[in-house]
Amino acid sequence: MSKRELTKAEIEKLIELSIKAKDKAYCPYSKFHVGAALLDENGNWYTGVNVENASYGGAICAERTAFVKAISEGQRKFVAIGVSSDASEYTRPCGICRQFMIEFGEHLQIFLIKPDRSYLKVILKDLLPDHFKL
Ligand SMILES: O=c1ccn([C@H]2C[C@H](O)[C@@H](CO)O2)c(=O)[nH]1
Ligand SMILES: [Zn+2]
Repeated sequence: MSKRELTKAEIEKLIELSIKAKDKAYCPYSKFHVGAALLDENGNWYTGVNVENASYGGAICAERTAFVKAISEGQRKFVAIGVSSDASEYTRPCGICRQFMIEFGEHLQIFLIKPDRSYLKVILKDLLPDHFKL
């Protein structure tokens, strides 16, 4: 189920929600706005933004914000996440987010989305092969 292909409509929604979420980023230090949209196995959607802090190391990425929202609602299985920023290059999840997300499945589809709505789909396990497990 979590490996299934997204429909065209779901991809459109992923793009739309992650681009829209970006506007709510709290990033007064980096000024780098990131938005994420996460689709779970039951068809629920969760958005997330990066939330920075005056203590810089306390920053939370958009991807983890979306995951934490979903997980704290009881969801555990995910199909895809979209990640948007204003950068002209694709914004790729950082190392912490890769490890954080892979806890919930290595087949997660990650849609890297540019402001012009073009996207690149990657699979989480290809971004983090041989990941740490207990
Ligand atoms: O995939 C990414 C990469 C970076 N950031 C955030 C963290 C920080 O707030 C800002 C600059 O690194 O962008 C994300 O939210 N997601
Ligand atoms: Zn991150």
